[in-house]
Amino acid sequence: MLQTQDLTVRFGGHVAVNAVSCSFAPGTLTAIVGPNGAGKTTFFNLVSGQIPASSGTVHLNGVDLSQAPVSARTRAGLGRAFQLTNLFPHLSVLENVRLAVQAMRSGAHWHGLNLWSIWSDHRALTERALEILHTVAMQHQQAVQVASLPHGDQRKLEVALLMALEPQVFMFDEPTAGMSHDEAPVILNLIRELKKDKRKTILLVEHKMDVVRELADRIIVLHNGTLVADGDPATVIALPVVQEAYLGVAKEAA
Ligand SMILES: Nc1ncnc2c1ncn2[C@@H]1O[C@H](COP(=O)(O)OP(=O)(O)OP(=O)(O)O)[C@@H](O)[C@H]1O
Repeated sequence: MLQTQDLTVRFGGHVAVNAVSCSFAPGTLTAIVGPNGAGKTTFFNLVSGQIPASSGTVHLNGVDLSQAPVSARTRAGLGRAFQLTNLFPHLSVLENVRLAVQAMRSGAHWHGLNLWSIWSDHRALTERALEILHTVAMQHQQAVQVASLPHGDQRKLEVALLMALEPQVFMFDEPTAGMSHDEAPVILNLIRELKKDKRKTILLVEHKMDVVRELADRIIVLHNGTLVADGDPATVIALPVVQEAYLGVAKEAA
């Protein structure tokens, strides 16, 4: 269970996230919605540790991560997909995923100079990386240099890297932003697949209400940094604050 308690951040005099207390249970996909500037990305930044909170706490499974750096939060099980910033463009697709698998497993054991172990570890890393590439249907692109992949495939690879970290909590911030009409469904399918694993908690910041409606088990609404609504999708979407913020999108999606 991921829990935030009175999570707050101020930038100068501006309170971007204001005392947000919320719990996110495994087996649930929660969409975080709200108008531009509502504090959605900042809330993600506070949970993942990208920026320090002014006050409030973040706990995962009862462990206080409030003061922990990003790396410790990632190891604890908080996984955030970044828009392309985590990719090594000059390495191949397989090398990128293998590095993520290796990062996840590093520190787990130490073999000294046992060359057999190093070799068999390398093989195990490659096998795991290929397994993940298979899940995202990119195994045929394993040798391709990341820089030459189409944008949609780079975004898919981002999800693959996140999967390699085997997080308990998956955080997606507008995962289909900038994607073409053909590319977006691929990412949404991956999220649909992840949802089937009831041990996972998924947080999704998404502007497209048709996507939210389809994927979310629960919606929370941020407005001026404050949590103003929390509930099942049908109830929350019907609220005036959501209708106002998304009227255009909602009409389009209807
Ligand atoms: N590092 C920062 N320094 C100062 N102000 C910031 C910083 N990061 C965010 N803000 C401000 O905090 C508020 C919340 O921004 P945030 O990006 O979290 O909103 P959002 O809901 O994700 O918006 P969008 O839907 O447009 O992505 C905005 O007013 C923004 O200008």
